[in-house]
Amino acid sequence: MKVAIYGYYLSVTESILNEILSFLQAHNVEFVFEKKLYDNLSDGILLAKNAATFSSNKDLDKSFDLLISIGGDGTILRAATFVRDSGIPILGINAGRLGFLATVQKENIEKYLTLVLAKEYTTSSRTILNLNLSPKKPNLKNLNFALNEVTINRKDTTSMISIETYLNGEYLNSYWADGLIISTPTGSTGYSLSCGGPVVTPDAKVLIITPIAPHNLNARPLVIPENTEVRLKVSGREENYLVSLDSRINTVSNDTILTIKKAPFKINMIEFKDESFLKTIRNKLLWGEDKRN
Ligand SMILES: NC(=O)c1ccc[n+]([C@@H]2O[C@H](COP(=O)([O-])OP(=O)(O)OC[C@H]3O[C@@H](n4cnc5c(N)ncnc54)[C@H](O)[C@@H]3O)[C@@H](O)[C@H]2O)c1
Ligand SMILES: Nc1ncnc2c1ncn2[C@@H]1O[C@H](COP(=O)(O)OP(=O)(O)OP(=O)(O)O)[C@@H](O)[C@H]1O
Repeated sequence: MKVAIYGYYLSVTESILNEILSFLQAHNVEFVFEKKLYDNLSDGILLAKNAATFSSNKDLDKSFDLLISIGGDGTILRAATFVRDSGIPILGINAGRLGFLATVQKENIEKYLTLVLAKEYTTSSRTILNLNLSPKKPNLKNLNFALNEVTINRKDTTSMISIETYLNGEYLNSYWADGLIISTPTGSTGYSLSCGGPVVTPDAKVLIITPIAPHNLNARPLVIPENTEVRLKVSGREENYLVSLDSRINTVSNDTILTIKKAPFKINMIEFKDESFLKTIRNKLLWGEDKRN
């Protein structure tokens, strides 16, 4: 078995890295580090010495069985940019706070890595969004996809923006708002949820359009089929606005047309029988905290 290892915040990653590496080495699993992480590791991580490294998605070929992401949800979103359309499943080990997407808690590393070696897991294929800009923006070319959501936000102003929205070419609405979120089912429990969007199970074949603080009082989150093409045109007092893909932000000018569509690939997340999505909602969104349950 061959495993790619990724972490973004060094101290968070190192707090559990020795335990993970000891397990992998004891079971003869080959591990390869993301290069920036590897270069910054402290001397205390002895097992990492002389390990191989990868620098981009191009280095992760079919010989890899999985990528271990060490951190919280933000780290998984970054990990997705290494995996891209390779199909290599991501195992999230939560050394952060909420870790909604990171199924393995740091207290249970050995238990779940044992299940991984025994192949006692399933993969949950997550819908991904693609963003196209017209006119094109060269620095977006390689990272024009999102696992959680594409978000439009006002920039350098307190004024609202107007977001003219078309679904499969048909006019829907012009949202007068701080912004607009086009979310995948995975992203439904992220930013969209905070703006009143519905929670959607990861396997649902839908996208969600959620306005951010709309001043149209009757504008509500809208659930649409996942194969809908969403086209947006933004106007406002400033010449530019922000577009984010998960945690990656870009400045875009008002004359740009944005087209958001389901990507032709999915990202696979490793899941275990006893750490299901429904259990995660109860535990991490605290649905299970109702005293009457
Ligand atoms: N007001 C908000 O709720 C808000 C604002 C901006 C971004 N976000 C979310 O943060 C993500 C970027 O992450 P970051 O680490 O750079 O930002 P961050 O540091 O602000 O953390 C965002 C929080 O959202 C949680 N989160 C992220 N994705 C989630 C998901 N799919 N389900 C449940 N919880 C999730 C994380 O655990 C974290 O606690 C965005 O994709 C967006 O979904 C939320
Ligand atoms: N700038 C930072 N420097 C050092 N550590 C950080 C920084 N930002 C976050 N961390 C730590 O790293 C952990 C994981 O961060 P990450 O971005 O992966 O997750 P997150 O999106 O904050 O979500 P979660 O709520 O799941 O932790 C955080 O919980 C925090 O302890």
